[in-house]
Amino acid sequence: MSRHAAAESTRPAVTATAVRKQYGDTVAVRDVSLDVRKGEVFGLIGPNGAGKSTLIGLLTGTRVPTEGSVRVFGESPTAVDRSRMSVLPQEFSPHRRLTGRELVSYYAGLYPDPRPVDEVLDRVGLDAGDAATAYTDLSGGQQRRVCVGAALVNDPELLFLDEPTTGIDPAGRRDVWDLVDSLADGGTAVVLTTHYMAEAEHLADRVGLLTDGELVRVGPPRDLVERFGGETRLAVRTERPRALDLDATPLDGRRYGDYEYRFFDAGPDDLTAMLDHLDAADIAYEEVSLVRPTLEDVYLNLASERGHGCIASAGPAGLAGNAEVTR
Ligand SMILES: Nc1ncnc2c1ncn2[C@@H]1O[C@H](COP(=O)(O)OP(=O)(O)OP(=O)(O)O)[C@@H](O)[C@H]1O
Repeated sequence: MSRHAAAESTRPAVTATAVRKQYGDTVAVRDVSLDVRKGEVFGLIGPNGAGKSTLIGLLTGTRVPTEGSVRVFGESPTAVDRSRMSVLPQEFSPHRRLTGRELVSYYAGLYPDPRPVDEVLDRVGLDAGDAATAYTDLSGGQQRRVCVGAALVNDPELLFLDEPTTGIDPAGRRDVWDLVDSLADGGTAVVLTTHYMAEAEHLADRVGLLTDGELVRVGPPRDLVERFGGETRLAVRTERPRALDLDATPLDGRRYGDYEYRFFDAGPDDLTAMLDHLDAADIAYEEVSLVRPTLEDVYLNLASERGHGCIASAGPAGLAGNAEVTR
């Protein structure tokens, strides 16, 4: 059975029903309902201040909902056996003079039947040297790996990771992805927050987009991209500034900066037509590519709809895409 099928066939590890959290006049989470099943990775994404950490707090029992209810394995989150659940908070600052190994051992000592410390260190990619180094002398990425290790040591059935890969280099991030994948394959339910859309797209079986405390989109990343990502675009980067006359191109488009142009709702025929046009007009280009929408487009479209202008105006993503032609 696939991981997704397994996730669908079991009862939820965590359920939120119409949960609301208010701090004074600020509504941080409004009427959120969701469930996450065994073996499922649920990715929470949204702008800063959208309410992701507050929602994690509500799901784990460190915050009390103003309205609504949360159940973890059918119980109140505070009543659940702590061996079954683990949380890596966004701000987690363990004792800085202890080594990675000592810290993971310390957390192992809190549980009756922890994972072997060496196995945990190995799984988070800390070698013997790193494990013997004081936490304060590790790099930010290595520190985060120690923290992920501490969160895994009780072999939880339900794992919350609040921005697990922030500060980790791209190779280290891949290691954490592999780890999360293997945990979910083994049946762990994982809820994670991230600002990396590629991370959500890679890891999550379902993604929830939170904005202004509201869960406005939920679904498998591919479905969300198909429904809300917009059209495939043709992207052109010219060698010289403002080299394209948009009135003369075979498609309607826009210029971004001096070198980049985007043409919307484009297909392979348009790519050919554009290449012909560039050659006929003798316009030198660095790149012409068809760019399929990604989860980032879903996010940016939503942010722009909701008036989070600073995010939406971050400009076009890079030209990397499919059907790329470079010269
Ligand atoms: N303890 C608190 N008291 C008052 N307001 C709070 C408290 N915690 C969070 N808030 C407010 O609730 C809203 C949601 O904050 P939250 O930290 O949950 O967002 P987030 O999506 O996790 O943000 P980020 O991506 O920046 O971590 C924000 O407006 C924040 O200022």
